[in-house]
Amino acid sequence: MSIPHGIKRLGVLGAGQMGTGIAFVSALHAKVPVLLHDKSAHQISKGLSLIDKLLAKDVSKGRLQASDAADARARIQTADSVEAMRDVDMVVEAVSENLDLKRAIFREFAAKIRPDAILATNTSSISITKIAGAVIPEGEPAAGEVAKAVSGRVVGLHFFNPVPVMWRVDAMYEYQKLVELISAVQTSQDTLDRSRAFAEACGKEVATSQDVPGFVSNALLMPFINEAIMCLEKGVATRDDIDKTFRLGMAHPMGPLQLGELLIGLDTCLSIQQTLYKGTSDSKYRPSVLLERMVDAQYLGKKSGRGFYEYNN
Ligand SMILES: NC(=O)c1ccc[n+]([C@@H]2O[C@H](COP(=O)([O-])OP(=O)(O)OC[C@H]3O[C@@H](n4cnc5c(N)ncnc54)[C@H](O)[C@@H]3O)[C@@H](O)[C@H]2O)c1
Repeated sequence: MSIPHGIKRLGVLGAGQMGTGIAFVSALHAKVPVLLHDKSAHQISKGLSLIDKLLAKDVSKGRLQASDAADARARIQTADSVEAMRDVDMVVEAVSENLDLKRAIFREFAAKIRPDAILATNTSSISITKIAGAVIPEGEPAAGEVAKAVSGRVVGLHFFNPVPVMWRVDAMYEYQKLVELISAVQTSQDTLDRSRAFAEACGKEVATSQDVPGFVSNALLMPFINEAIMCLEKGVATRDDIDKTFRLGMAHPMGPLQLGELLIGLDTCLSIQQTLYKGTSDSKYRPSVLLERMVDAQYLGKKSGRGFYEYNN
């Protein structure tokens, strides 16, 4: 049985695809006031206008009362620094998929956010244990009480994109309703129980994974997308035929190339694949050269307007 999450205020760091979605479901479904921070003012205004659009669409389709939409929107405020989020009960980090960046951010969280707050990361592949190790103050023994208290608050709470959508296509297929819950070696049971309860309050279902590179979801998915890009690179099949094969032959709602660039972003795909490769030292995970070149060119997919496909809007 889940315990109450006890989150009265939430901080979200990163207003990209994921952070915006997490702020949305937290304010709308969990009814929790949210402080959203990003280093880029442009990303914040893009995120807020997406939230406005999604709420207006739900109201126009009759899925949401206008007053509930207005209440949810009023719960989302912006913060101009991590410092401004110091009183939250939980913070969810959703910045770019980079270990050094995440470790630096978690050190800042541990120093600036109230000492009983849960420190969650939305990472797709990076070790939660490595991130938790970063919050231990210098000179403190890792097995000591101070280290145990602070690193016990770190957890992996992996939402899926697009977070606001809870599609039910038919009785068999239910998409995007998942949150993957990952425990670091150091995570406390209380942090895990409250994080699970919070994800459920956001309208999600929880699956747990061990802290392995990519967790269950991306240890399986990302090699598949990477292999699809290798097939394209080698000329085994065209872009359209690769995607068509999985849509029409394997009952996938979209092909692997579409999935990688429409819902994830090729930069994130590359970072995850690199984490699998480095984390296992297994050559079967080497990233496709074409994937690297697409990221070099900043052809990241929908979020940058071009990937293997073009996006006019
Ligand atoms: N895209 C997906 O399908 C998906 C799914 C699950 C998890 N994730 C994970 O979520 C995280 C974010 O992914 P995304 O797709 O939202 O990326 P994104 O590129 O859309 O957004 C990242 C945001 O982080 C901000 N940022 C970077 N450094 C920052 C800093 N120091 N302080 C404040 N803001 C900073 C950027 O300005 C940007 O707005 C990554 O760890 C990713 O692996 C992504």
